Amino acid sequence: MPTTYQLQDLTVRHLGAQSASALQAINLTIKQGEQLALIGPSGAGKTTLLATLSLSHRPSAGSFQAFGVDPWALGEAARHRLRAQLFLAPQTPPLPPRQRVVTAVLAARLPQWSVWRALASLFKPADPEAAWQALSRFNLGDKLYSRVDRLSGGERQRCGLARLLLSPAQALLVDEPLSALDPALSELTLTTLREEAKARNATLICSLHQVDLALAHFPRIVALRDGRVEFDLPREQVTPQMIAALYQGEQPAASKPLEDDAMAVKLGVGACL
Ligand SMILES: Nc1ncnc2c1ncn2[C@@H]1O[C@H](COP(=O)(O)OP(=O)(O)OP(=O)(O)O)[C@@H](O)[C@H]1O
Repeated sequence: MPTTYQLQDLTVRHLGAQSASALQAINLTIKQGEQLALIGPSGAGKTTLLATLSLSHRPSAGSFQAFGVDPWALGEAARHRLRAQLFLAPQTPPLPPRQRVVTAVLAARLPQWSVWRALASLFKPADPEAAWQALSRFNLGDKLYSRVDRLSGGERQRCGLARLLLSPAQALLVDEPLSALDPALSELTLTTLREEAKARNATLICSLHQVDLALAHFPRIVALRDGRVEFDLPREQVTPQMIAALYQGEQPAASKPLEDDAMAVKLGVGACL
């Protein structure tokens, strides 16, 4: 199976950051078609890792390959072409406020279109049926012609994910897609993302704060803490103790550490850590 990402001793610093590196000595090999969840407490480095994988951040040290090449050794034009293979869905999608949903979703196809087709689509959407189908998979088909700035937070999030469905990317990078969604929509969203990745044999990497959903949906769990990989395991090998240690010190002061049984129940019934 070809490799989508190969990271060796990867270190990433944010420009101007006073504190330690956001990611330190990360080693990861991710094969094409793999589906994995990134978990870890706030500030662990999940967003930084996804941004690095989408070529938005340049690593400070270590080795980084995407689809078998070092993107940062390529020229600007070649790196731009490589970016078309990657799609990062940020937690808050940057959608132009006055745009219609249909136009915002179809923008995912811009890299494939000529300048003239792209301009024409601003005035008359080129393929509204495709946009509607993508939105419908996230229960949002009725918002096709709504203005983006009239959407709720959760609707905006799903609009950003509908964009992902229309992009031709082979690596789908999704940052906390459930932060504004209710439990039923969270299930639908993860199921849709996984089905889409499977159908096109794309690699799916999704950061999640909902540990129970991460374990229920993803076969591989990569846990980050303080910018380092705490563990990288098949979900069957992730224990309640590992989860408790990962989030130790992150829970409200009043809550006591969970006993094993209580943690197992908590993970089983769908609560969030
Ligand atoms: N633009 C930035 N400039 C400087 N430091 C940053 C920047 N963005 C993030 N950081 C720092 O990098 C570290 C990792 O942040 P990151 O956003 O990747 O964590 P995260 O795991 O995604 O957190 P969360 O779950 O809260 O979204 C944190 O210490 C954070 O303060």
